[in-house]
Amino acid sequence: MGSTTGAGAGAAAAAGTANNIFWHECPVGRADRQRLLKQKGCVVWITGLSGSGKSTLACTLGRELHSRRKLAYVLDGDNLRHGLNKDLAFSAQDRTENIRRVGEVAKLFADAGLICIASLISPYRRDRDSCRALLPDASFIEVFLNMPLEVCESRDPKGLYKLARAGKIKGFTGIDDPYEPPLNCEIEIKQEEGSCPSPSAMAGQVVSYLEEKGFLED
Ligand SMILES: Nc1ncnc2c1ncn2[C@@H]1O[C@H](COP(=O)(O)OS(=O)(=O)O)[C@@H](OP(=O)(O)O)[C@H]1O
Ligand SMILES: Nc1ncnc2c1ncn2[C@@H]1O[C@H](COP(=O)(O)OP(=O)(O)O)[C@@H](O)[C@H]1O
Repeated sequence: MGSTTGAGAGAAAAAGTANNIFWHECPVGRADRQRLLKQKGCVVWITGLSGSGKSTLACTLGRELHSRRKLAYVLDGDNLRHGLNKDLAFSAQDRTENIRRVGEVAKLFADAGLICIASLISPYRRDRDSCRALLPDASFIEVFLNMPLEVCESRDPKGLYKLARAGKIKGFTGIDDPYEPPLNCEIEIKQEEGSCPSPSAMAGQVVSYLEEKGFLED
């Protein structure tokens, strides 16, 4: 069994199958990169049903941070399934592996000093909690886009709910596959008096949190 030290090494040692691997520490660390960027690396993890507005929030937030000269990067579930995760479908096992991989990538981005915005349905609480456990010092910020299924289904921009209702897609989240809402999220975005906040209001809610917690300064 190889010995490991340093950030993230414990998880690799616990989960890995390879022997004789060693953690190599580099002289420039997370704190140095954060000072350079004048921000703190973190993961903003947006979870919610298909059509709840995850990608819209991710992009609006990314643009807002960019306009404030903060370095952010969006990891969108749909997009990653075109590359890194193209071998995965939507079984419970594949979704778990999808979230695990994105959690690991998000952790690297945060370690690089970036504000990493991950937007995935991520329907299982345990998988999201595993990602949270990868990140240090409260730097995993879970954002629950709590839109009712009826709202998401009425939007249906890709026509997927229609196909799911017609039985042409099996195992569609919210229809015949589960979604487990967070119990301990940092931010919840929901309807106020029957209407959804605008994209910029949703992003504003997240920016206020990041400001308040000091992520937008070094
Ligand atoms: N069966 C099933 N269930 C849910 N979603 C489905 C399914 N099949 C395809 N799609 C499309 O895949 C997008 C979700 O990908 P994710 O990687 O975010 O899903 S997951 O986190 O692994 O559950 C999702 O994108 P969003 O609508 O942006 O959420 C859908 O476009
Ligand atoms: N805050 C909002 N108010 C009104 N419509 C929205 C809002 N956010 C997203 N939408 C619309 O809802 C649909 C689904 O949004 P999207 O961001 O693609 O959701 P998801 O990524 O969760 O599937 C899109 O047509 C989008 O324009």
